[in-house]
Amino acid sequence: MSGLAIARDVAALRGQVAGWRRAGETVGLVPTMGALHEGHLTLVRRAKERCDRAVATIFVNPKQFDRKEDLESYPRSEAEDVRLLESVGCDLLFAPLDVAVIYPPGFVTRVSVAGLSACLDGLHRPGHFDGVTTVVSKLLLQALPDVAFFGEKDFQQQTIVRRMARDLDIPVEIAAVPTVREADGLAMSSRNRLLTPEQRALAPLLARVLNETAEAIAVDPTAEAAPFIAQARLRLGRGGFDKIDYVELRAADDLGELASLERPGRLLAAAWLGRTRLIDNVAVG
Ligand SMILES: Nc1ncnc2c1ncn2[C@@H]1O[C@H](COP(=O)(O)OP(=O)(O)OP(=O)(O)O)[C@@H](O)[C@H]1O
Ligand SMILES: CC(C)(CO)[C@@H](O)C(=O)[O-]
Ligand code: BAL
Repeated sequence: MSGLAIARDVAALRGQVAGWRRAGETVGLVPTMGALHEGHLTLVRRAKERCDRAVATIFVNPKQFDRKEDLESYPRSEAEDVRLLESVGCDLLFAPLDVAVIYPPGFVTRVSVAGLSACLDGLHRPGHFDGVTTVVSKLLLQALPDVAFFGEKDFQQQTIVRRMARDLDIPVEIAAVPTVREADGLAMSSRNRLLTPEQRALAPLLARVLNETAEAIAVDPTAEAAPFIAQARLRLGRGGFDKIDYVELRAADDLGELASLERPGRLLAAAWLGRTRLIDNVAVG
């Protein structure tokens, strides 16, 4: 028998989580946009390890899509998602059936984290992170879990969400989970299923180039990184990537933030195979 309950509105989500917390149980939240894979399931498993209850959310958030085509082609597979969540012991799924559950008529508020949202992915997907922080602040306040889990595959996202929770005094710990990869190194992502077989065969080059570039930079952290990055862009282009949005080295300071270019920490990239945009990042040093 399945232990997975499904909440379709905010009152049902709040009621269930508040009941658990009143009974002294801790709650972990895993926000997603569905089309679940092993990366998401790892987040749910972490939530179950750290907390008494795991709650997943599935909401394809229109506010974070800068391109209509990307929103329309975003994979959706709720029945299969429910089966996968049951298989890892998730306790509750919050999956609104209508966008108006999250954004009722008249909704005008925007949550925006300055600076961090304007670089890297934010530069190439205008408004994207404002959409993410607006919906994540709502989800955190709706569920009020003890811990919320985010994947390092979206490194900039988890950094921004942590800053937001801190700045707004949202009493939720933001936990990062390392990137889960396919056997050939490709970071798992819902968008991978949009790749043609030819593109799928090329895709692992992104992780390979990032890893090799990070190793080369780490050999001498005082050396100029620009030539290594130029070489990485060249390899991706020659390897079949159609467009490279960025390959950038950023510092990961002790807050895990993308603070400056001065100190190596994280190498991040976004590149296109046809109409599909892939992102990835690796630690340096
Ligand atoms: N390979 C992965 N390893 C660890 N966490 C992941 C991985 N893929 C996604 N996540 C995390 O799962 C959560 C939900 O992500 P999301 O639903 O956007 O899936 P996704 O696979 O990142 O899809 P896409 O990038 O195509 O939108 C985010 O916190 C994200 O960082
Ligand atoms: C955190 C999130 C669920 C907000 O819509 C989304 O950006 C995602 O899936 O990474
Ligand atoms: N995984 C981050 C959500 C997005 O690409 O819109």
